[in-house]
Amino acid sequence: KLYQNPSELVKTTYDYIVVGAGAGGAVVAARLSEDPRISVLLVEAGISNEAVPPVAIPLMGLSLTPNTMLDWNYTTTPQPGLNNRAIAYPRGRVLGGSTSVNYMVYMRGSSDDFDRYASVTGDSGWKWDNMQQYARKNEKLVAPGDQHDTTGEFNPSLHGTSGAISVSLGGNPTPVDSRVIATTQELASEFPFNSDMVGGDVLGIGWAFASIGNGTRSSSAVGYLAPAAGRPNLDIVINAQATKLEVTGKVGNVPSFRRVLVTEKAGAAVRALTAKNEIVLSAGTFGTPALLQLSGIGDRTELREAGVATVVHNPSVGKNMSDHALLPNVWNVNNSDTYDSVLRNPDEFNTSLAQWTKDKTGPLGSHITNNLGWLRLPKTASIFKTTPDPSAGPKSSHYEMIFVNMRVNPNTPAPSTGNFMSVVLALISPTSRGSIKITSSNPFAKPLINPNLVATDFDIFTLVEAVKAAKRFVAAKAWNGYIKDAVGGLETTNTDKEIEAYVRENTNTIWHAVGTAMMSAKGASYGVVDPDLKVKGVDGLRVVDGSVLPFVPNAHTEGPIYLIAERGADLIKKDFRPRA
Ligand SMILES: Cc1cc2nc3c(=O)[nH]c(=O)nc-3n(C[C@H](O)[C@H](O)[C@H](O)COP(=O)(O)OP(=O)(O)OC[C@H]3O[C@@H](n4cnc5c(N)ncnc54)[C@H](O)[C@@H]3O)c2cc1C
Repeated sequence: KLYQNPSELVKTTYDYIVVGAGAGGAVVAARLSEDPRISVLLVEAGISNEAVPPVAIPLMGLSLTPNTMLDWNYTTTPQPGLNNRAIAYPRGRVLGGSTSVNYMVYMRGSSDDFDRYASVTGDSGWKWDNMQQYARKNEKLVAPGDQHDTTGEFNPSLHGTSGAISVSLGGNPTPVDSRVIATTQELASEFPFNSDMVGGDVLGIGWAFASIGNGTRSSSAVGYLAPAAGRPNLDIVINAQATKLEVTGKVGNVPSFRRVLVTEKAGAAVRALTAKNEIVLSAGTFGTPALLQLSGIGDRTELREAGVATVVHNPSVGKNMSDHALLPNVWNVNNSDTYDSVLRNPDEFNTSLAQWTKDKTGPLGSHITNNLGWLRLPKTASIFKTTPDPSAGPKSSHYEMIFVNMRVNPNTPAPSTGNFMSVVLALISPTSRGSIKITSSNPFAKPLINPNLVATDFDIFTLVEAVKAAKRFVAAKAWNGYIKDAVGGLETTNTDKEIEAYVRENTNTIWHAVGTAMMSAKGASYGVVDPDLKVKGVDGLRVVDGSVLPFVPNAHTEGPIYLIAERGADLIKKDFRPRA
C-alpha cells in the first residue's frame, strides 16, 4: 500500500525498513517482498513519480533538475580544481530516486570494475562473471521506439530480455549518429568501433542503450515498484524523511540500530519505526552517509563539530567520494534537425509533445545520446611517469565521449538561436577523491558536499588530452560540411595551457558520485560496510546504494548500482529468519 506521509502509517514494525526508493532501495524493497513471509516498509523523502508527468518523457529529463521540486537541490563547496566554482549537484527526491530524474544512459561497467570490487573486498561474489545473473534480472531489452532494424548495433546474446528495467537502443536517429560511426571507420586506430559495450570490454565507440521502453522512462519506480506495489507485505510511504537511526540494544558488544525516526518535514510529527530484522539504507551517496553521521556513526571529530554524540567512530563514513567530471564541448552545425529547437521553440515543442502523447515517438521520446565512446590515454602518455594508471584494468577507460545532437552545457543558459552538436567528455578513472559531512545535528540542514573535482595532475592531464581527442574526432572527413565552428570558449583553445584554463572554467559533474560508505574486506582498517553490505561495527544495518562502490565504474552509474542492489537483495534474503 502507498501512504502519502508518515502520519498515515498504520503499522510501525516491519521485518525490514528500506530508507530511500532510488536505484538501490526500490530493488531491495521489490525483491524482498517477493517472499510473502517478509514484511517491508519503503520510506521515501520525495513525492510520487506519477505526480509529475514530464518524469515519464525521456528528453524532458533535461528539465527535471537542478533546483526543482524533484531535486534535493544540493550545491557543492567551492571546487579548487574548477576555479573555485560551487556547482549544483542534483539528486532525485521522488519515488525512483535519481533514476526518475536522470538521463537514462544504461550500461553495466567493465569486467575490470567488478573484478576490482571483488579483489578489494575479498568477496568473489562481486566478480563480473557472477554479477551477470543480476544483470539479466535487471535488464529487459526491448525494441527502440522507432522499431528500426538494429542489426549490427549490438550483440543480442549479451542482453537480458526478462528483467525489470526496459532497455532499448536510441529510438530517434539523428544526423550525428551516422557521422560518429563513419568516424570509427575513418579513424579506426584511435577510435575503434565497439559492437556492444555491455560485454565487459567498454573500449571503443558504439551504440548507446537507455533505460527507456516504448518511448517512456523505465525508472526503478516503474520497473520495480509499480509491479510490486499491490503486495500485501509491502508498504511504501512517501513524503517521509528519515532523520535518525536509534540504538535499540546490543548484540555482543556492538550497538543494534533497529529504529528509524521519520517525518514529513521540519516541525511535523516524528514517527518511530522499528525493523525486526534490518534497516537497509538506500538513501544514496549523499543521503546514506549523512544519515549515518546524524545517528552517531562517523568520524568522531567531525561528529563533535556537528554537535552529534559518537556511537561508533568510523572515519571512513562520508570519505572516498569518486565522481565523473563532465566537460561539454560544443560546435555550431549546418543542420536544423537538432534537439536545440524542440526544447526552446514552443510550437515545435507542442508538436513533439502531441506526437509523444499519441505514440511515444519523436524527439521527446528519444534518448539524449545514441552513441558513446570509452577511451584510454596512450600507454606512452607522460603522466604515467608520475601517476600509476588508475583505471580498473585494460578493458577500462580513462575518459568517455558522449555524442549529443544539441548544445549541452549545465554551466550557462542555452542561447535563443543556433543549432549545435556536443561531444561531452567525462573523466572516468579520476584520482581525485571528495567527501560529504554534516555540519549540524539538524537533519534538515544541508551537508557539505565536496566532490573535489579535477584536483589532481592526472585528472587535469586526462581532460586536456580528452579535449584534444574530441577535436581530432570532429576533424575527420565524416564531419565535413556539418561542423561549422567551436563555441563556448573551445574556439580559442590552442595550447595545452589554454585548454587547461578552458577545462577548469567549464567542467561540471555528470552526477555519478559513489563511494562514501564504501565496501572493504572484513576486518579492513578502512571502509564502512563489509562485502555483505552490513555496516561495520554495528548490528541491524546494511547499505545498498551507490555509496558502497569503492571506485566509480566505467558506466553511467544506475546500471552498476542496479546490479549491486540485485545481489544485495539476494544476500539479505538468504539471511532472513523470522524474528519476534
Ligand atoms: C541529473 C542526473 C542525471 C543522471 N544521468 C544518468 C544516466 O544517464 N545514466 C545513469 O546510469 N546514471 C545517471 N545518473 C546517476 C544515477 O541516477 C545514480 O547514480 C543512481 O540513481 C544512484 O542510485 P542510489 O540508489 O545510490 O541513489 P538515488 O537513486 O539517488 O536514490 C536515493 C533515494 O533516497 C531518498 N532519500 C535520501 N535521503 C533520504 C532520507 N533521509 N529519508 C528518506 N529518503 C531519502 C532520495 O530521495 C532518493 O529517492 C544521473 C543522476 C542525475 C542526478
